[in-house]
Amino acid sequence: MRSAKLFRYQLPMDSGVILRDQRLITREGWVIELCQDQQRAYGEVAPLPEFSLETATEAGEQAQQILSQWVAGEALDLDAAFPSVAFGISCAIAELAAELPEAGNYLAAPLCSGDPDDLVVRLNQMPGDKVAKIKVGMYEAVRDGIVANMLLEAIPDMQLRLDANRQWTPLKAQQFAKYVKPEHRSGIAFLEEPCRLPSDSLAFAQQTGINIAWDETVRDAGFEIKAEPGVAAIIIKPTLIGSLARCIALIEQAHAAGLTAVISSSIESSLGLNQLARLAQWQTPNVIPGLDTMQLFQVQLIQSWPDCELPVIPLSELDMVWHK
Ligand SMILES: O=C(O)CCC(=O)C1=CC=C[C@@H](O)[C@@H]1C(=O)O
Ligand SMILES: [Mg+2]
Repeated sequence: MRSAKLFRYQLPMDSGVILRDQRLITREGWVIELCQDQQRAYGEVAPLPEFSLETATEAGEQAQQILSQWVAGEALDLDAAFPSVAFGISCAIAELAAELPEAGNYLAAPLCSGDPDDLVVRLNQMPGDKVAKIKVGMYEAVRDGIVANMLLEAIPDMQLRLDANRQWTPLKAQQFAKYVKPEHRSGIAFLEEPCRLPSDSLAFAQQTGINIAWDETVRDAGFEIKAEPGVAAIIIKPTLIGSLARCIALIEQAHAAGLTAVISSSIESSLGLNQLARLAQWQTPNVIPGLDTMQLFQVQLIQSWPDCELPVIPLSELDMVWHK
């Protein structure tokens, strides 16, 4: 016996969360509940505005169709579904089948988009490998270079991840690199997407010796994973990629090409973020995932994130919009 429910959520965000050109005031999405033989499992469907091609409404409608098929015991074609829907439904199905192991990797690379002094304090308190992530490309490229160089000098055993989100022209990327001393460049684990064009990012990596990672490029039509000089990693944001099976296939291809695969958030609620931490521990066990995004919310959903003090909204407070 199978049944399914769909709940809608709207969560208030911390002030000042900017996605590309838009302020994200509330995070909208869906919680799916699957029930089979007295077992219950959950998944989150949450297209990210400015990143996902589908809207929350479209994702909710498609989720209902696919959940109806699941209840009827029909075969599902998750490869044809919106990525956010495929990811949420495949997670819930994996939960039901106890395929997604419980243990999660909750070690976050602290994310800094403001004061680098804060980051030095957090890193000095961090056990084990010191990994941090800074958003660059928002202010002057020269300032970014000075900050990165300062951090690499202050904490020599640190592995720094940087994310430019394709903000730099090749010239600006060079201005950044100029301020990072050559002897510190290997402390940069990777710089995500320095330039608008992937070919410019690749040339930058090869000219400067600063490794890059693909994030946006992974979602470009025709993208293929291959070993290339200067490319260290690919960033996998499952809500933007698709089903668990599709994410795992990408991770396996990355590993076969000698690349690091980093599971990263698309600003899911604490419910989806916990599943991402478990996927990370399962499929990329020695890599710190990019999941330091709970701080962007004002509340948590259903399940809390370790050490997060924000209030938790229970399932009983959400509106159930559909069931079968
Ligand atoms: O990758 C991480 O460490 C955290 C997630 C993260 O940085 C992002 C998630 C979703 C959208 C973006 O604003 C942003 C990114 O720039 O990659
Ligand atoms: Mg990015």
